[in-house]
Amino acid sequence: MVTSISVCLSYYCYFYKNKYSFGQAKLAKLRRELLTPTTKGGGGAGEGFDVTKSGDARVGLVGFPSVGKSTLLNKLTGTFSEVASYEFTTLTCIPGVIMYKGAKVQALLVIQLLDLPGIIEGAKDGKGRGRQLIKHIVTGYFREVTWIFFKIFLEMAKSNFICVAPFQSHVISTARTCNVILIVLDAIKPITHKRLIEKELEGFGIRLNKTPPNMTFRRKEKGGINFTSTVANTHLDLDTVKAICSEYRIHNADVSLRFDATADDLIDVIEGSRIYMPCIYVVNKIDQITVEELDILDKLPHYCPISAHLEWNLDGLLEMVWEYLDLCRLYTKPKGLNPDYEDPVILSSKRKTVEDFCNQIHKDMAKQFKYALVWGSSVKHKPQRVGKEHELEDEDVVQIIKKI
Ligand SMILES: Nc1nc2c(ncn2[C@@H]2O[C@H](COP(=O)(O)OP(=O)(O)OP(=O)(O)O)[C@@H](O)[C@H]2O)c(=O)[nH]1
Ligand SMILES: [K+]
Ligand SMILES: [Mg+2]
Repeated sequence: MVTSISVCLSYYCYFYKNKYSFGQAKLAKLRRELLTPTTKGGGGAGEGFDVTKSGDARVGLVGFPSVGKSTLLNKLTGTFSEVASYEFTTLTCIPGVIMYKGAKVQALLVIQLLDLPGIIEGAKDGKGRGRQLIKHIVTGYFREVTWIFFKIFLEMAKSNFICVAPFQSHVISTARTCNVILIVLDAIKPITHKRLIEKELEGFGIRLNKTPPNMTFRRKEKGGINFTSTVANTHLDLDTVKAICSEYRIHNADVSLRFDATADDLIDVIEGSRIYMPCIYVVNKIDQITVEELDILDKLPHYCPISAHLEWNLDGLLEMVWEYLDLCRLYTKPKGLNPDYEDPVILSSKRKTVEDFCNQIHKDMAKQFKYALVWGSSVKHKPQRVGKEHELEDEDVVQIIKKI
């Protein structure tokens, strides 16, 4: 009791001492603990949230109930996920496969966000799937229940009652395995939904359409906190940096910035395990809005207006997904034969070297590697002899010459 009061007091004092949001740092910490898988784990594969990763890349659909996620998934992949006008039709993670330009892209309905007051309201009146959903949350809840969950629940309750179904770490783990996130929005619903979803994903360490902060953070044995910057800083000064570090019990470190970083950027770097993910805002049901409204949407960066039901602009969406996935198709060419254009080797990593190509084909390929011959945009000559470090480009043709 006494300890809890003193903890409260010290937090209280802390809140007043520091410029950056206390709640944010605390929530970040709690959520990091949530991301660390528990040994027991909740819900087996039977529940439909642990979907095995397959194909060359993974796209995750995220959105509020009834924005048309299942309709979109069905149209893009030809799978069947029930579509209905009531909210929370889909309660599990449904996978499908998009075949596009020779690549197999797994599309997943990963997260559905819950608007708790809405559900409770609905359940009370026996509407939609409110009752089942609450049962779903409650069973999941007791399976993995720890103090952390309670604390997160309370933090979330304060922030608009938005949380992720069904409150389990593997749902978020799944979201973190995606190569691209599609945030599905309803054109006639408030734009605040977009911000709520972004906040939710950000809270779980997922950074959308961002590059990792250009700064270095190095812990050391002694010497205190050393803060340097190559640019003018409007957000951070030595005192703020020290305060944030002490929150993580770090008293000796070199922090050097190469851009105007915020407190959040520093927290991201200290915490690590952030995932930087491309994201497309898919605005569905554009059949319900005016041409003028559509014109505005069309100009916003990372937006893709569609009508899943009427199949409007699904090609445009696929093209955009392809671009954001940034995949590389490489055609193998066996000696003396034509390149195999039917079945490309697909690389999805940031770096796409000849070595990555070898590893993708066979685990021992890199060991037997002597040199490679490459035709395509990454080289000047046709073919050009290259080593393992050579960076390949989309649609290159590669022939591996092995050591004898
Ligand atoms: N007008 C219009 N309605 C659509 C469109 N796409 C989907 N809908 C309708 O929106 C409702 C919800 O669609 P679902 O695909 O079930 O939505 P969901 O996001 O999967 O919903 P939950 O699984 O309940 O979270 C259904 O009645 C669909 O027919 C569209 O492009 N235009
Ligand atoms: K629905
Ligand atoms: Mg659905």
